[in-house]
Amino acid sequence: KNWISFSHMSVDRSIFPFDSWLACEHTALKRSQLELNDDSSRFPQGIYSVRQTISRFLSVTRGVKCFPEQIVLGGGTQFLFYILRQLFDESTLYAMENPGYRRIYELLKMEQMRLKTIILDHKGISINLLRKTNPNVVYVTPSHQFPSGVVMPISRRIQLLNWAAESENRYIIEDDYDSEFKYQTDTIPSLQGLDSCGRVIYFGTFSKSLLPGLRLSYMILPQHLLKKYREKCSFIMSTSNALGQLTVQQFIDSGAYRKHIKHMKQVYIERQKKLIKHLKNRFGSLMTMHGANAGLHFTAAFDTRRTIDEIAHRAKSCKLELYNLKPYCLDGSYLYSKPAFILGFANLPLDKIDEGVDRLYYSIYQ
Ligand SMILES: Cc1ncc(COP(=O)(O)O)c(/C=N/[C@@H](CCC(=O)O)COc2ccccc2)c1O
Repeated sequence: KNWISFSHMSVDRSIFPFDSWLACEHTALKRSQLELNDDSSRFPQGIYSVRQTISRFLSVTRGVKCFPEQIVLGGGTQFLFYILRQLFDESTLYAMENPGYRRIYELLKMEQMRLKTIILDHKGISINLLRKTNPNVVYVTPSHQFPSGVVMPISRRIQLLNWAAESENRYIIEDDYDSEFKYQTDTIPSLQGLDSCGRVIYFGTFSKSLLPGLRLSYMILPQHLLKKYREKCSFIMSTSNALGQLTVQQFIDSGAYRKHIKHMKQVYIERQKKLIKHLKNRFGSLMTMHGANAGLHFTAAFDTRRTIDEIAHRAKSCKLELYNLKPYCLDGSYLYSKPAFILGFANLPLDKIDEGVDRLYYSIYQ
């Protein structure tokens, strides 16, 4: 039998519009000889017209307010974060959500940066613990907290912005990952759009909405950090290739991007609904779910005497690709009272949901 995947780390390529992507790439190749013939040394932040398109679409979709000059394109969130880190001195204290995005945590640890983690409450990062920790830079994922799935309500966003505005050397990194897919709730405006003191550094990526292999991400610097970036880092050449940038620009400007997101939302909402229905039928009160209001995954904890490792082993033996929350508990201590898993449905076709839930039941209870 074939593998069935609950992975949160993939999109369903079968619904990616390769034909219109190819047409956009063809147009980009034909139209942009100049940019393609340059090693990007003249535009380390990425091609200007591409940044214009991105700043326009972010203002419509996320209420982000920025000039193209403030955008830096790069080959992945981690790389952009690495550049940003150069703008702060060694004494900077960083704080991250726990559970949280391990790839940024590891980057800060590797560079021996001062780093604290802060646990969540039902509205996202805990404001009380944030005040106690008193960091200079706090990294948050408000749209759909990674990996717990909590959607940060407007009230907590305002509290966060007020905290940042209270003192000079405080910044919020808003990683707006997974912001394209909202279900029950309406789109909540970005922290960046609500920020009036230039304290929010906005991160975004095309990994989820287009293709992870594209490696095209962006960060938006407040004016004074842009100035520092230009003094210190603009010798570093762009790590995102011109053809990828120009194709994305064409894909957005032609309207294909908006159409694709709409189509993905329809497909994913239908899958999520069917998956949740089958899970509830099968597991009932043995299962507690969180974070299903948005994104391409949610989490589920199960009442069972089996350990996470036993469940992981059994899942593998019945060819079920299943990730648990242990690797995202950043300080090593498991934060949950029961075995908890990430249930992604981006790569889970409707006709595999039934069998997928059966294999999950086998892994945990049979
Ligand atoms: C919080 C957060 N922020 C940003 C990113 C994206 O980084 P970028 O691709 O470098 O721009 C991820 C990717 N998270 C990774 C999963 C988490 C993990 O690493 O274990 C990859 O996630 C997906 C990629 C494509 C399709 C669906 C999911 C992030 O989890």
